[in-house]
Amino acid sequence: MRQIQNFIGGEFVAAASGKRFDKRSPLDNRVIASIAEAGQAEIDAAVKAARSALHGEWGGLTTDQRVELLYGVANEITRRFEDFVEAEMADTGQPRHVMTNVFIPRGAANFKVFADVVKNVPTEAFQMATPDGRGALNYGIRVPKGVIGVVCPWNAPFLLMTWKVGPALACGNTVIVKPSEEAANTATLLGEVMNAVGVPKGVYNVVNGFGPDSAGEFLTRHPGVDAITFTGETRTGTAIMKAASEGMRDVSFELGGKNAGIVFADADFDAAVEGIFRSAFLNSGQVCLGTERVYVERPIFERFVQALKEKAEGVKFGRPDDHDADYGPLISQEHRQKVLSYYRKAVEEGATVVTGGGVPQMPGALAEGAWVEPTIWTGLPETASVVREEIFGPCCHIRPFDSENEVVALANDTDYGLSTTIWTTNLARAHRVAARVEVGITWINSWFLRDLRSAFGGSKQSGIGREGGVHSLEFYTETRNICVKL
Ligand SMILES: NC(=O)c1ccc[n+]([C@@H]2O[C@H](COP(=O)([O-])OP(=O)(O)OC[C@H]3O[C@@H](n4cnc5c(N)ncnc54)[C@H](O)[C@@H]3O)[C@@H](O)[C@H]2O)c1
Ligand SMILES: O=C/C=C/C=C(\O)C(=O)O
Repeated sequence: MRQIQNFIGGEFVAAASGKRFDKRSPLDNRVIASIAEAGQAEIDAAVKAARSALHGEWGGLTTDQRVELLYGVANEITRRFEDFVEAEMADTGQPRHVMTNVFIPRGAANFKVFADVVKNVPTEAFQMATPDGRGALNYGIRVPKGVIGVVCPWNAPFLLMTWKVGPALACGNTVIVKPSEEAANTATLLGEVMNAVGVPKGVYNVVNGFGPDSAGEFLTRHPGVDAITFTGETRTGTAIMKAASEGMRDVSFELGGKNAGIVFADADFDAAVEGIFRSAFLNSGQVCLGTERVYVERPIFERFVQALKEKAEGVKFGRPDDHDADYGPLISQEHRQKVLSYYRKAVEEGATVVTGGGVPQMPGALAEGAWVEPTIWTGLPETASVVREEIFGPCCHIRPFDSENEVVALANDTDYGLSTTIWTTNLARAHRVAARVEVGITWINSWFLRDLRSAFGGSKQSGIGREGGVHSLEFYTETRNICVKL
């Protein structure tokens, strides 16, 4: 069984308290790792190591030297690609192709894109007139914000953690990462990579544990943490924002969603079915950008529901390495209970269950895993729980619409505002509708295509701030203005 430690000041360490907790496999609920639970003492040590690195070798590096190290990290991740794939599959139970094609390649990319940004982004300068006619020059310099607390979720652990660590380090900060209690593997591996590449000790730290009254809360409440970046549920964001307010720390939040998929009758039908299928069921529906509400223009509604049903019923459940498996379990028994509670609630509220709604029969030890069927509902009002609340599982509700204005109103009728996917061959209408849907990111005739230079983040209850390309600089640096009298 894997023993996972904390990573502080370049060393793998247990918790002074001796506390540890188990990680169970999503596939069969077996205990697969024992993880050291960081306490206040470990958080204090991590903050001390991170602060020391800021004022030590790391803080003295030039941008070019930092960039070179980050490219080294990206190259070492690529060299150890299989190790990261295996580690993430162990934590999540997701098929190998999801890891190799979607999630793990983003690890190296998330370091490279921000190394390039900080190497090339200019800062501002203004020439101003003065009464004596000699003028003055104002110029800005960017400085790192300091020690950044990074709190991560379990659904795309490595992608989402490096999406924060990449820009944080590129901007000269140091980080203390608190991975999800369900997915500590790849954050630990990254510690090995940091040491192998020669990133100074204390730049990258990992403290494992839970949220309330554990490492997550100790980290976000620590006065030595200068800013907090978090990805997770909206209600957790509320708790972290309260913690951050003590000491007035800045926050960057990527939160929950209840995303709409919109399919017009003139869409490329097969492409729309494939796109909505991927957006609803990839990673067993555990993708924040995924679709849980589908709106289909009435002329193709019945045909679309039938086509999506057939694809959902065609998935092959299995272990990550089963060659014909393309579909994994949910992350844990606890999360499975949450998703199954919504499956029950949908029926109680009068849904038509087009397909799924239960638990697949799995052979042998897999019968103990966190498996649920991909599920499609129709016939519910917009007030139904499964239409309003984030489920974060392989399920979606489909309803017909009759006009552009109606579907825009339906898509916007939610407290969330993360993403939307729109399918139509009328591109004037696509751009018109995309501009009206109140979300941070909209895909047209596509889904989950990511240009890492673009602004990424949620509106309303889906987040605070934007990350990606130069947008990340606003959170991970502070700009100082210097005025020179000429
Ligand atoms: N917007 C995005 O880009 C994005 C991306 C991925 C996931 N998500 C969201 O994340 C959620 C699923 O992930 P999850 O279940 O791990 O989320 P979660 O909020 O339950 O946990 C996320 C992290 O926060 C920690 N945590 C929990 N309570 C805390 C507290 N009081 N103080 C400090 N830390 C605390 C957890 O230990 C974990 O590491 C979904 O809502 C999904 O929509 C959003
Ligand atoms: O489950 C959510 C996935 C989020 C993806 C990103 O944050 C990204 O692509 O940068």
